[in-house]
Amino acid sequence: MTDYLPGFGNHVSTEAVPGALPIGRNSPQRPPFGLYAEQLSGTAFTAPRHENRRSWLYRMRPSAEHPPFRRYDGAPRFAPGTSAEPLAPNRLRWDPIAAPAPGTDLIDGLTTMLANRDPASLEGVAVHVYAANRDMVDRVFVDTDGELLFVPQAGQVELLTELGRIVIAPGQIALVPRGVRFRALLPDGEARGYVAENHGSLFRLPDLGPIGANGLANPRDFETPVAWYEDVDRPTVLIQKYLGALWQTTLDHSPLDVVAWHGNLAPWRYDLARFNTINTVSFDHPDPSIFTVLTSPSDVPGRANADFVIFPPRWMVAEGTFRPPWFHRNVMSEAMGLIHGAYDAKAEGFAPGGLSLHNLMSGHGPDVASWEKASAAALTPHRIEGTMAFMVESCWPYRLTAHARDHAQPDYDAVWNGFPKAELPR
Ligand SMILES: O=C(O)Cc1cc(O)ccc1O
Ligand SMILES: [Fe+2]
Repeated sequence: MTDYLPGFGNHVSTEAVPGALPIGRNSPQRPPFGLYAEQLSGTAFTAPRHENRRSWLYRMRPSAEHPPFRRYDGAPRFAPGTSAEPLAPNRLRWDPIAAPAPGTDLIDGLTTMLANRDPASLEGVAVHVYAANRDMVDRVFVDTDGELLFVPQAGQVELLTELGRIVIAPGQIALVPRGVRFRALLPDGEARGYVAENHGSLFRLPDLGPIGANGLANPRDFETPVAWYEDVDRPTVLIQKYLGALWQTTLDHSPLDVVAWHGNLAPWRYDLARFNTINTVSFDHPDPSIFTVLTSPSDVPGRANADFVIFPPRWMVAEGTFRPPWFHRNVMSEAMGLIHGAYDAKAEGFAPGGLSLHNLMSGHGPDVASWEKASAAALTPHRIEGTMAFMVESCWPYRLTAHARDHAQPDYDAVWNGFPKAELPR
């Protein structure tokens, strides 16, 4: 059983052992039970109060106590860096990755597909996919390059984190903040999905503007786990992603030993079915920003370092309108995944677990089959059912890893072949 506290970015106080959480100060001379107080900062100390995120952890041993790190050479397709070759301005799409070898845990089962910026610049986002079939046992992972947004596509994932336990199934998402250590269990024996790794400013809920005080992802639907710890004195391998490379060290204990914590930097989960989808009730197809679940702003107002956007089940009622996504060229770069069902702009070839990339200014939109169908459709109210696609849209053009470069579908461009030419009056 796991317990959760509702709300996004709330100041939480939680203890797994009564009396473990100091009252009235963060760093008492001697914390209860000989616990060690540690501050985990997600923003600069001096960030404005409304953006400031940090938590105080009360743990059985200080994180500072660890042997030196050396390179980790497992996870062959995780964080290999992107190809230095010039990137052709092609639209790209990928099928789901192949089944993992037996004994592959979630970390070794990660394949980095797309990334932009250098994590050391504290900007950009990477898109990974995973396919795994083994629990992490005596192995713990920490990403110091960014927060991790998990988007399961098949199979549940249980994240045992320093700040509590989270279980997610396809249709739910979870976030693990930068620097929070965790191990992943696979309650169904195997799992597949996506991970967006955000190197930039922390994901937050978007401003709602004229929508008002409610709508889209509502804060109370985010769930933060209560404190939980494991008291394990066995060698535990700690794998760390740091400045784009993987490192490892071996501790003589599990670092998931935080008995109590308080603060507003914490993991959470969210059920995408709770998303309050807003769209036109008159005409035209609104920009997909109307579907933003989370945004990581860049330094330029309105231009996201990364937006996490979903395409959920919804009613389509627009009158006199071509209802699917329009043809467009975008200064933002669009990476898309599919959790289940079919996406309304692509008749075939975009499979659940697959990925597509429509980078900076590349012309895209409905494929010929989707365009033909939607151009002829009766415009009665129609419900798009049984589907959940998502987009990680970034102002920084994505670059490909060697794996992504070598495994793209061979002829994606052909989905836009054969549009009839417009006939002008003579
Ligand atoms: O390209 C895509 O499929 C994503 C997308 C969806 C939409 O409804 C409008 C614009 C857009 O980029
Ligand atoms: Fe698009």
